Amino acid sequence: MRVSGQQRETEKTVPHNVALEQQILGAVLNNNNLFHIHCGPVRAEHFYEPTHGRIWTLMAGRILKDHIASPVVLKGELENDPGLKDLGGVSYLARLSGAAVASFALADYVRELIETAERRRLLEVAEEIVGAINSGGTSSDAAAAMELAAMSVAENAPVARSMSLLSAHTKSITAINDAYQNGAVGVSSGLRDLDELLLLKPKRSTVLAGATSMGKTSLATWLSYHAAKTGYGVGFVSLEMGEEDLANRINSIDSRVPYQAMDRPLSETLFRKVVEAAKKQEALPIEIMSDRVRDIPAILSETRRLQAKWKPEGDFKGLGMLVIDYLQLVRGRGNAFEVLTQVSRDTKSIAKMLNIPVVALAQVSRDMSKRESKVPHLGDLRGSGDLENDADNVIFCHRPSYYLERMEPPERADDRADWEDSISASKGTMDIIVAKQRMGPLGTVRVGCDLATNRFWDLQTQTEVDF
Ligand SMILES: Nc1ncnc2c1ncn2[C@@H]1O[C@H](COP(=O)(O)OP(=O)(O)OP(=O)(O)O)[C@@H](O)[C@H]1O
Repeated sequence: MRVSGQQRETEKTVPHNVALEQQILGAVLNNNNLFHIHCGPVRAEHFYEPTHGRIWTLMAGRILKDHIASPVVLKGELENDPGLKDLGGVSYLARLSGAAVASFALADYVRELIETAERRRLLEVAEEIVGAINSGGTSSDAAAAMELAAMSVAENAPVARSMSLLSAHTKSITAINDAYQNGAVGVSSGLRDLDELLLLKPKRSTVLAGATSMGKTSLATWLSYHAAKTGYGVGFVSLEMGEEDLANRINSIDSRVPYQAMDRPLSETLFRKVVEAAKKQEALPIEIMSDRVRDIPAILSETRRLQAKWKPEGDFKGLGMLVIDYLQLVRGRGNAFEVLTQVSRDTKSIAKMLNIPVVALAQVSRDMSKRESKVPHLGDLRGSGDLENDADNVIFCHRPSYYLERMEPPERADDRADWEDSISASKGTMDIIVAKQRMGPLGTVRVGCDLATNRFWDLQTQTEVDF
């Protein structure tokens, strides 16, 4: 294969080590146990050669399911891989096996693989920043991009960063003492049962997921409103709706005028209610980020600006939450999967850097609507980057009544009566399913809701929060 001068130049400057990749792949192909012992932090994107990344994904997938991953087994699955054909076809797998590094050296090789990949990524970010600056990007967005890259390099560093047990205890006791002095540390949802299960805590990222029309934006609007009412500033990245639409949604919580009605001419009485609610909400500390804030560096720099602007004072606690509606609409580089992978990691970094909870909305796959049980679970996030792994918490919104109302009414009278009972029992309710919580229990809480006005309440007491 002929390589152009320019290509050779690029190959020289981009950090990579194909031979090292071959040796790692070969070692694991020969002894799958080495995967568990030394390769925990390795991901497909750490490989420079894309075919190596695909081989790794396939191998890791099989080993994690306790299946064998040998050249013979992988042969069938990779037969038609065009990249492998360029490398010489399936016999390349046997060559990898022959190139295996000795097992005692594998840990060092893995460290070098990740280090090289991180250097490559930093270089890409740096090039992007130069490009963005040259095409008129703001200096604060560029600085935010550099900061994010630096943070994620530190986090992914293959060298273990350790802390003595004494320091860890000191940190933890300070946090427990803070919670004792100032009440539970975290933003309340205003829903007692949900608060008992999960509080939105600083440094934690929460993915709020659900199928379309389940009420994700409604719940996020309610959480933002409640946080603002209880003394926290909220940054809201609204990538799906314009500022006015989101303002209408927030307005309807107080005015009780359905936000969808605000698109049409209102009666004088309703108009008055909307104006009164707008006045009442004038001082609510919620900032809706403009539609120029579409990528992670811009989100970080804008959120930083809010944190600097909102100084805690008296009952006001400063910036208390960032909401991103929704993750799949955040821009980034690469294909949709790569963008989401990076965005979910960066979302977690923002929560840690700014010491705030981040609530990020996410759509779950459409395939879910085809299966019989519509109750969402973590598996529904697969294929959405690494959302399931990166997020500290995953919450699903689910409304059984939505599906019951849309199904064919049963023919038998008994079944029909049961169906009608189920609809009336679940009407006006939402199940909030805590499917992952890094530091707490899992469970489902059923709450009352009026999606037309974005209001939520505890079903036990049937009372709405009174501010
Ligand atoms: N006036 C109303 N009466 C009844 N239901 C309403 C009313 N207004 C909105 N809804 C319902 O609220 C749901 C939409 O809520 P929301 O936009 O929060 O959902 P979502 O999960 O964010 O959806 P998407 O993924 O499509 O953005 C829809 O099912 C809609 O039918």
